[in-house]
Amino acid sequence: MSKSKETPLMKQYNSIKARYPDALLLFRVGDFYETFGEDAIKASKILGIVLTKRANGQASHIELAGFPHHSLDVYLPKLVRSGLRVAICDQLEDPATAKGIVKRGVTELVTPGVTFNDKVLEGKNNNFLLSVHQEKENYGIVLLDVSTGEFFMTEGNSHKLKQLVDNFKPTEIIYQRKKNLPFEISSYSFQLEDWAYQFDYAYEKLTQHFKTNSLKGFGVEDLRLGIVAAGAVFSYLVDDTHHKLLDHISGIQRLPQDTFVEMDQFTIKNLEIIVGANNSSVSLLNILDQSLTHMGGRMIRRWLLMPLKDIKVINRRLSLVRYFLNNPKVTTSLKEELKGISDVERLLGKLAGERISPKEFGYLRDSLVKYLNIEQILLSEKNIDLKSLGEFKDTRETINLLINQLNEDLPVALAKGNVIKEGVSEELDRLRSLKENGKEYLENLCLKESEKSGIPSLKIDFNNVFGYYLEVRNTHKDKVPQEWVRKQTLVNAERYITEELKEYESQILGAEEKISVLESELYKKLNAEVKKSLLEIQHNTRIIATIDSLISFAEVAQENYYTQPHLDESKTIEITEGRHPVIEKQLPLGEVYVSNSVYLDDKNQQILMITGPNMAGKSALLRQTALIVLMAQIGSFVPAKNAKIGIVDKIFTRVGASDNLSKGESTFMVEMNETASILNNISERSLILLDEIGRGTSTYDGVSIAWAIAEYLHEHPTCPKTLFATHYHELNEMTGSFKRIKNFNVSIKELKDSIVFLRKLVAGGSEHSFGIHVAKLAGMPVSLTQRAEQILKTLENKDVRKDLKNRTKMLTEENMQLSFFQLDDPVLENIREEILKTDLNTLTPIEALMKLNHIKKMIGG
Ligand SMILES: Nc1ncnc2c1ncn2[C@@H]1O[C@H](COP(=O)(O)OP(=O)(O)OP(=O)(O)O)[C@@H](O)[C@H]1O
Repeated sequence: MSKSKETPLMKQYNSIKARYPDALLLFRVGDFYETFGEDAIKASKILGIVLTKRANGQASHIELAGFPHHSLDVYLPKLVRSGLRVAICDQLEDPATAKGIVKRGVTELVTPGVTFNDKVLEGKNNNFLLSVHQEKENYGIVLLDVSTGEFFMTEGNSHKLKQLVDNFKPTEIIYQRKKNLPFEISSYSFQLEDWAYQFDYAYEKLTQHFKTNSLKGFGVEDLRLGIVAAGAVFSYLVDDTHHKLLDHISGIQRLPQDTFVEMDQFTIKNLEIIVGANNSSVSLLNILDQSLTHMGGRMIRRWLLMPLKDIKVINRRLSLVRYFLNNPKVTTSLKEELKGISDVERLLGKLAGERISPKEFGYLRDSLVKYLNIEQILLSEKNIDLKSLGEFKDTRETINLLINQLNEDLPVALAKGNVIKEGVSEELDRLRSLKENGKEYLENLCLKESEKSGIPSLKIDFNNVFGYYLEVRNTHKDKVPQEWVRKQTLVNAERYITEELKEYESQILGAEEKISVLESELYKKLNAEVKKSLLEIQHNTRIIATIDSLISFAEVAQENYYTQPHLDESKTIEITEGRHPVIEKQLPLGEVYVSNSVYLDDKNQQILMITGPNMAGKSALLRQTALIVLMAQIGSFVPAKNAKIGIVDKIFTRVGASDNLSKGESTFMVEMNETASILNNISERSLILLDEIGRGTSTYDGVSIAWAIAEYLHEHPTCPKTLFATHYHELNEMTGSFKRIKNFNVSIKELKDSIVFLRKLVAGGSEHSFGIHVAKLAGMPVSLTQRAEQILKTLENKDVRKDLKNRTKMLTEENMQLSFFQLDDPVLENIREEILKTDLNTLTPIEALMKLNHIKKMIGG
């Protein structure tokens, strides 16, 4: 298609689209946003809107799909959520006055990581954009939530980068073109040109933005790579996505390498901190978050991902939780206020970008009034603990401005009018009264004309075509005075205008237009005024979010009988009667969670070797220990009678490969890889949970590896505290030679034909696994479990390790003698083959059960 055949509109479209090849372009035409070509095909699929074709010049056609401009809020989130960048191209001049084709340009580029849209954002979750800058093995990393203005910077190796990506789950990652990330990511990503990654450029961009001479005040001056990554973010926001008004990004917080407890993705998943098993919502976050504001919700989530190591800071939080628990009256009145607070952080983002709607401005005003009330409540309490919250900054002037200038009830759109209060501007008041009185005048004029002309049913009305008019029903047509000008004839009536009518009309309409112009000017001015207090409001908002989070902890503690943990610098963890905070809430009615005590230190009891039958509660015990430590280190009370926690700096958990098989991700290799990464990173304050490590391979391999790992941890100079759950009773032998390994088991009571789970952790090893018993519970056929018992007896008969060959031989002979099978010859032959080809040296108990099940199927069972 030659360019000359393009219509002028399509020519304009193509030139704009050429600048945004990676984005879906929403092209404003009149009252519609249109998409063309490939974009239209995509949009129609995602949005379920009709795809049509329109002429594109003389010879060709192009696909077209569009929606009314006022539905942008409905459709935009759907496009962004489906992982698209969306460029919004608006009309930059009034079509009514434009000469030739209307000027158009992209006013905003919305991407998964750069959006202010409430429908794309999740209230209690940050929406992070992550920017990376790599030099050799080092990475500068920044995380920015552009909707709230939170901005974090750090540096580290690829391990650190992976950890941040895993923990904060950014919705978008940006990095330099021609470079690769060191691992696969599932987030949306975008690559920027090389020039955006220069230190001097970045430094200047940042100091310009923060209006400072240096970055020293933020404590990030030495993070050269981090600064480059941050510069790239600003370049992306300002130049690529057209977000120039970013005053709400008011500072950078350094994410120090070693301030927070290190937890990898597997640990966060395995401990079900944010998301429950099988993606259910019952997670630790779910239990702990009873916050009343979105800011509080986001804070608790962040705290959970970044537990503290500084006892002073933890104790400050704990004292406040205790205060809120002990002062229910104060807490109740604070909660009353918190309930009415909107998402101020995000409202400030909109205020900075001058995109806050009148209704939202009203929410900001009402929230700030609540801030004042909260400040008053706290001031009237002379408690020393409350001091640690910090002092509120004075924003009274701004609040008064909002109260005095904005009407009580506010519309969603400024164009609807009635936003600015009476008394703010004399001119506005004058125009409003003209508009109101003018209307009254017209009503009177209608009455006067009716009397004068003797037309009783004379009506005055308005339409967009010819403005105000008088309407006369046909029966009175003959009474119409000569000077009236007829404008329209309807079936039953005629419409007229008069000179006087037109004169007042122009005054009224003029007033309306002037009102709207003046009101937007005043609104803009108000926006600019309030923006001056942005930093103060942000400061106060952090206090509010902290109060909300800690009250939430107090409420949860009260509801679930949690106690205040004691933290110290020792290397001992002593939990008395601890419980699992999530499982205890999910037990069937009538069942009570059995509490357990755990003691670990680096001198005498470093590794607990925990055995016990399947389903006894080993995993629950391991996880509850880590969760109690984690809760304590975020400043929450804990589900235990008493907890003394020597600060932990890393929590590692690994679960034997077969536990993950259903997710299709786990091989023995993965299990070993992950365990290796633990062993290479341990510290003297690490807490390690190993749940059936080694079971992804044959019994002998498994026992040997598990044994070697336990031995390695025991001999390691850091003596990391470890809970080791295993089915291999052989490991109970270790305690003889390794003095800091202690045997425990989760007890059961054996009845004649069954067992009862007591769920109590007791000292000593356990005898056997009861796997067959669990198979019975699971409803395996009786003949199968009977046979499994027989096999087990044979295998256990003597020391298997010494003459295994004989045992298996015995087993196969035994099997062939089974008279009760009464098989046809070919079936018998197949079974014989099946058994003979089985290598019992590598068969795990579960595989043995599966094999039996298979054999049972062969005989039609
Ligand atoms: N202390 C407890 N009090 C009450 N119920 C418990 C307790 N511990 C565990 N349970 C219940 O028992 C179930 C099984 O526990 P868990 O998964 O910890 O067993 P396990 O010993 O690790 O089993 P397996 O070896 O098969 O993985 C849990 O889902 C929970 O419902």
